Amino acid sequence: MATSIDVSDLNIYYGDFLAVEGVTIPIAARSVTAFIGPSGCGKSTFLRSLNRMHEVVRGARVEGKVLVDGEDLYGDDVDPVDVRRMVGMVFQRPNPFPTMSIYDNVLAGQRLNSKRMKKTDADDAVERALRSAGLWAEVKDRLDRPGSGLSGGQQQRLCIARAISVEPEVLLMDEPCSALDPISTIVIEDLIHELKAQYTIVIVTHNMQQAARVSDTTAFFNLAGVGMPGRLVEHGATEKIFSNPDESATEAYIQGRFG
Ligand SMILES: Nc1ncnc2c1ncn2[C@@H]1O[C@H](COP(=O)(O)OP(=O)(O)OP(=O)(O)O)[C@@H](O)[C@H]1O
Repeated sequence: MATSIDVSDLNIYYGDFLAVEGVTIPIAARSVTAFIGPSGCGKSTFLRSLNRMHEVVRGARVEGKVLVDGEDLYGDDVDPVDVRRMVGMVFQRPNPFPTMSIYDNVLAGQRLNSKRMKKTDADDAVERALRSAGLWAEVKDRLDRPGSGLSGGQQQRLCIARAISVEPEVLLMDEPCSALDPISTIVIEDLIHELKAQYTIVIVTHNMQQAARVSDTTAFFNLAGVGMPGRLVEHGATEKIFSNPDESATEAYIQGRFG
């Protein structure tokens, strides 16, 4: 099933501090949406609110709605653990469990969800996730070796395999290539392109070329001033945002005039 996200009037607070204000945005199923904008404008905070990950910060809260296929992620009876299974996340620095084997890393999410599996099912799940993450051929002969023995780019693909092994519907990626070399970056970008056939993907990136290369839709966030909350300035088809944005601030940012 294709999963779309509808955010309306979202405010995100850290304690009393309003970090992100009034975001309304639809995120289309099976597409890649890029969040761009200067440092501190709330891209990561907003991304994390899409799977309630920001709640790990004490005092963090939201007002407004995040509907995933029509269901409010912040509804009273919604368990954040279920949300994070459905909406997976990949972080800036590859973070496989270092002493855990490649095999066990892929299954870590399933085990957290306390899902018991037969060995053959587990083997299949590991192979499927590693194939989807474009890593199978490189690691199939060393599945019992620690995840930390892989290159940075391979570790990031291992983290993608771990995220997709629980069969989420949405994948959030917070600057997934910023710690990688250019070749590994291209590999991950190609992978994002393939994964969007199956997943709804949202990526935060500081790299304008990357946003232009990988995304269908781009959302530009900005701060009205120091100490002010971040806001969504505009969003639309990536081609339009990069060639003919409606707002002058978007154009100035894309042309590298600030941020
Ligand atoms: N854990 C936190 N506690 C309090 N304030 C926070 C926390 N994390 C972020 N903030 C604040 O929220 C605002 C938005 O930060 P956020 O990291 O989401 O921005 P960003 O656009 O992702 O920045 P960058 O591009 O530098 O990663 C900033 O003012 C930041 O200082």
